[in-house]
Amino acid sequence: MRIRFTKMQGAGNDFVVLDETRGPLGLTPAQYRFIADRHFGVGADQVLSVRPSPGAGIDFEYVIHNADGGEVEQCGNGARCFARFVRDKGLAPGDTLRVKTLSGVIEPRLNPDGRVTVDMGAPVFEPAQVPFDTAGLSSQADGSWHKWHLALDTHAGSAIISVAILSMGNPHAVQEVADVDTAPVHAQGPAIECHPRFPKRVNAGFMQVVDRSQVRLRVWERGAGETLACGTGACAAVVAGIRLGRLDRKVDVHTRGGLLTIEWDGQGPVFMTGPAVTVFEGEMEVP
Ligand SMILES: N[C@@H](CCC[C@H](N)C(=O)O)C(=O)O
Repeated sequence: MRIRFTKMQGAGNDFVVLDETRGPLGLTPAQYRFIADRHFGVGADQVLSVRPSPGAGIDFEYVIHNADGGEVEQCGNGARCFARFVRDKGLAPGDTLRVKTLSGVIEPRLNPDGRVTVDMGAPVFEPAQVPFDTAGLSSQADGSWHKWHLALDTHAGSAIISVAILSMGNPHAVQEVADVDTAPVHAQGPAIECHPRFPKRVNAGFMQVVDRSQVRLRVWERGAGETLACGTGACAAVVAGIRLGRLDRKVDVHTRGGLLTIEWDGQGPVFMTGPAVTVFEGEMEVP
């Protein structure tokens, strides 16, 4: 099958975007994996599909596949690229959108400076909804919240880590580290991602608090490995930092691929602002 695609990136988290507004391409998980492959395909952390409105009051449906071919609920950096894509292709008339994802409706808005702000919805803390199995697990109170103690077996040995667990539509485990440059992202990331306490696996964040309005962040993403930035990971880290009493309500998140600004008032939706850039367009043969 021959398909047209657009390559995009948001803070270095990169995407292949497919226009399926005139009909589904009907790709299989193996074909998503092929497209995302950096040697045989185009290369991407996620493949994003733009589908027509599924109902009244919704502009589009946004479907997300990780590089491993699995469909997932949410992708923050992708949401900004999605908004830029539908605007640049003339598919959307205005600057604000309502977009259906697997985990609910999000609302991206194009700003005059070219960045995109997304209302990502409210975080979810109920462990069963993350989903996260807490049976018999110990936790430690911290700020107005608590962290869970997780036992990990990694190729570098075993460890007990303390993590804040929440969902931004997709599951996140966030731990605080002294220095993201030396954090054990590749040693612990795969073990956290596939920890048996997370039946749908999890995204693993490593956050260094610089001060009350700035953090540095690396994320080992479920189904993609370490990416240069993770939008939902940035939202999850800031929400965790606010609930643990370390951060103010507006925080600059410095990732390896760029800057994301996250705002949360402590109870409502989380707002994420950052870049969304088209890199190139092309056509490829997908076996
Ligand atoms: N890069 C994304 C998150 C993509 C999905 C994630 N890997 C998952 O499996 O939940 C972002 O910017 O949020």
